[in-house]
Amino acid sequence: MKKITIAIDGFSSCGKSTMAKDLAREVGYIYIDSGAMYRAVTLYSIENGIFDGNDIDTEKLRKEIRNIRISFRLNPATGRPDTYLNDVNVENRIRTMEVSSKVSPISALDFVRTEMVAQQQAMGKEKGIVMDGRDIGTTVFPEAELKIFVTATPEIRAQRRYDELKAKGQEASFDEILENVKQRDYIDQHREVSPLRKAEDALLLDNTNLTIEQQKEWLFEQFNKVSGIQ
Ligand SMILES: Nc1ncnc2c1ncn2[C@@H]1O[C@H](COP(=O)(O)OP(=O)(O)OP(=O)(O)O)[C@@H](O)[C@H]1O
Ligand SMILES: Nc1ccn([C@@H]2O[C@H](COP(=O)(O)O)[C@@H](O)[C@H]2O)c(=O)n1
Repeated sequence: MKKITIAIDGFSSCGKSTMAKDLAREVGYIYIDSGAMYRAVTLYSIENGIFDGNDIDTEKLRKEIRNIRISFRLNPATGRPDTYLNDVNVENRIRTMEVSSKVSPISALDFVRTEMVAQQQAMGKEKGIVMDGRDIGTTVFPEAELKIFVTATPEIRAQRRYDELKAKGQEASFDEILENVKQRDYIDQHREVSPLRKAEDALLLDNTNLTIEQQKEWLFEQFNKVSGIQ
């Protein structure tokens, strides 16, 4: 069967990567978490004195962006890809609240997006890829055969993230997570370059009242419909 490109976009913490990873694994496609790439650039900016939370040294970041190499390597223990920044595994460090609270201003910079989009398009040039993010169906792969836009209420998304952090034994505040989710959604939707929005030809999935299993089943149905006619 001919391989296709699958774009899964939507709001923060709504389950995009959970769905995307499951589908990619079962159909033997590459999975790319594009948010991890923006998180890695943010971590680099924090650790290299480019972003202190208030001001971004855009000139320094502009000079260094071409030297920020992001890659993914399968972690045999989890069966999932880990994120590498200049060959160092940063998977855990990019998931902290510090990075979550600083990532949206970094990802709003036009030259950061130009570089990330170029890297993402190179990763998907052979098709057979599931990529999740905010602008995959609108900017990265506007020709994707299957586009999904996922949403859920901010409260349920914050609750899911809170439960996840608690299960990992990490300190978490529901209110802080809810605030972060809302703030990121706002910045992501209102930035000038590639704002978060549903592509006209994307299918809308509100998973507020769906279980992980139910949303997985729904996504598989959509995949089977589209890949069957390619
Ligand atoms: N339908 C669901 N019901 C309950 N929990 C869910 C559901 N879908 C995903 N989750 C859980 O919600 C949390 C967030 O999911 P996930 O990381 O897939 O979201 P995301 O949209 O990729 O987030 P981000 O925007 O931060 O990358 C995870 O703990 C995941 O297991
Ligand atoms: N295609 C994308 C993906 C992500 N972003 C920005 O990165 C942040 C973190 O993404 P997560 O998927 O890990 O939540 C997100 O809030 C966006 O600011 C993006 O701009 N484009």
